[in-house]
Amino acid sequence: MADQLSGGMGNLSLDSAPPAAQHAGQQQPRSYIPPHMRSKMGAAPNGPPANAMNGPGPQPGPGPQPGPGPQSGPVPMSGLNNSAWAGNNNYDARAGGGGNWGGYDQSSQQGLGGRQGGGGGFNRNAYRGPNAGAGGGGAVGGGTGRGEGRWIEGKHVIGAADPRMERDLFGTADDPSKQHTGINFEKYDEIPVTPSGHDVPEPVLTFSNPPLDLHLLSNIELARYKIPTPVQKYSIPIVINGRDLMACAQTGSGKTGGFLFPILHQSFTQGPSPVPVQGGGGYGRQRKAYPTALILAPTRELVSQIYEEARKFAYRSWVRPCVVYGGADIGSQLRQIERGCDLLVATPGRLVDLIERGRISLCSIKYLVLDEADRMLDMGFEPQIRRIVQGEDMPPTGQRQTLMFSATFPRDIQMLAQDFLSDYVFLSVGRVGSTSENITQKVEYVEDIDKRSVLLDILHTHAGGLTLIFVETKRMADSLSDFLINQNFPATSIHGDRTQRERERALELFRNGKCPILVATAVAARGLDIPNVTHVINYDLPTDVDDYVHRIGRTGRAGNTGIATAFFNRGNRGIVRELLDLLKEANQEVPAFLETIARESSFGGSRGGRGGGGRGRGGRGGNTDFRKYGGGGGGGGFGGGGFGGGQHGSGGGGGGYSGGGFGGGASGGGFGGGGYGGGGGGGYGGGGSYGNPGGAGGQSWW
Ligand SMILES: Nc1ncnc2c1ncn2[C@@H]1O[C@H](COP(=O)(O)OP(=O)(O)OP(=O)(O)O)[C@@H](O)[C@H]1O
Repeated sequence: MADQLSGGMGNLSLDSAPPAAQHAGQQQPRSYIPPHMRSKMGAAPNGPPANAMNGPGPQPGPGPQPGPGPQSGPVPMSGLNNSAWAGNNNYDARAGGGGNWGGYDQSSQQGLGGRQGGGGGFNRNAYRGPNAGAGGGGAVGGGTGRGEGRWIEGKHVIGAADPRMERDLFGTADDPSKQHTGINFEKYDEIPVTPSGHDVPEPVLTFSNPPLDLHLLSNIELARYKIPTPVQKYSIPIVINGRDLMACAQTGSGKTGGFLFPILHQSFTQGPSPVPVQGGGGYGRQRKAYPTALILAPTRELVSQIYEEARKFAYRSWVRPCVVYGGADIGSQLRQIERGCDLLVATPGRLVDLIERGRISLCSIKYLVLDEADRMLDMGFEPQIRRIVQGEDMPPTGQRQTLMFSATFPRDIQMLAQDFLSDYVFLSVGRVGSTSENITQKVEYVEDIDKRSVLLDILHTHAGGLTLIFVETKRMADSLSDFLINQNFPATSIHGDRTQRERERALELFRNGKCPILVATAVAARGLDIPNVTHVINYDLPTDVDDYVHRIGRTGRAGNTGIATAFFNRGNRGIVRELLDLLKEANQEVPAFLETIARESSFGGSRGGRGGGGRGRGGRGGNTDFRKYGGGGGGGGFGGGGFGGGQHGSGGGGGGYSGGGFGGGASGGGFGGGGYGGGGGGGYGGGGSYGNPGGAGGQSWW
């Protein structure tokens, strides 16, 4: 089965865009190799990495500063010259064929290193299964690439340092391609943390030994992290103590470390899981991989990012991180898996594909992470998640640890999540679904017809940094980026109909500042950690306020500040009440028109859609663990209308969600009578198009 996220790949033919407006990412002077694939694509064993072959060498380049880079001839630059973008000389979105991205310098990208050290190239016999013992080499780093350790006879043998890999992974102290903590980083500590569940372990206050493994601490130090963020302070002891976890913390507040640190700590101290005997023993080439940790996330870009983070913190250890996602060559992913796959980061569709091919077994999984868990359990992904977690050979709850992370956790999803968790701690950092006060939120009243001109005004007065513009549809992403390019703004776009290569290229050009305006659908809404995104514009507001929370969270990360501007008009009144609550909660200015429209809506003007009352799906009920409040009733939301109809196409004739729904008592949860998912036709999901990149064979909307 192809990865769901690859749905629509290639649909964006060049004919569908006006010739003058071909997207930045579509023009590829050189073939782009994602950072994590580069080392594996080295030309020859013992040879230099692929990207060192044509250039001056593998040193990280000058980074994302707009440099003077080669220009490809004069083009009218009115948009640029009249605006604060004028200094961005590297941009030349439309110059003729080949080589247009002159200044683009692959060597400035991250992650050159990979595992090329030592042996280099692909070695069919290199995969040392967890039982391989000392057979492969013995001494530190022996027999493996530098930067890789081993687990030998019950001991963690740390690999030799690899300065080049180290620089690629961790950057230099002032490296602009890496996220640096901002002035408000310490303020995270002021956010109230509410853990619930029995016997919650005390938080750790520092990165120290004990409890953390010394080698992990040395990698954390290389990453220049000084103190744990609140979610990390709690998640570390919770996971180390063997508990399951559902953690809700604001965007950009370090949830990735929140699951990687304790998992890697445990792995470094306990070693790999044993591999079943029929699994091939572990000597020589092993075609089937038995990862110990599985991290699932919704988009290709996000899994790539998590993988890069995992590489940092697993540096020189025995743990081999791996990444698989759709839309990319499966052959190279298979080869990567053969080289070792202890911590697997995956999108669900590609993982299912690899399981079906018999190349991955989940029987050794000790840790299952759902990042962006509410998304992963939303109607689009849920069937695949169920298949992976319950329909294959993964150990059941109680025999594995399950960790769920997100900035938003609607109550219905919390209830659904019960199926995958056992005796878990619920952790809320701030209110569930709240936004960071590091983001200054502005809402402007803009009619649809005026949006383009207001956008141009904003871009003309923009003062540096990267601007991310969200729209609702792929078509709109294309047409708006075409429009901006025609106005000579350095824009590109990312959405589900662009090929993976185009998506990666667009993101890279945005990241390195060569295309500092990115028009995106919701595919870029979650998880992406791009330094220096100073402005997020919701050109089209989403219909779900949780989506708004994730989108604006692309700025104001790691204690940095940012601005989020939303274009609002009466067409958005479906989320007016929730938006209002959100702004007030985050101490933001509330424009008078929003109050007025909210009042109008409460007199029956709402368009229906999701859940009518309450917040999001069934009301989020504040900073809450739903177990405290029981199911049903209470917080408004479920029942009475709920999901039916709505523009996301959920539910069919059967009348949507609710329908007897969640009843369950305070601790039991449970889904009551009819309700959820209801096979035959009613209820939630039912092949509708919401959210699922592909759904049950459908097309994604993002
Ligand atoms: N303890 C720490 N000290 C300094 N920086 C940190 C720390 N933990 C994480 N960061 C940095 O903060 C940034 C945001 O972290 P991360 O991407 O994990 O956020 P998140 O909570 O998962 O966000 P989202 O909800 O958008 O997925 C990253 O650049 C990361 O390197």
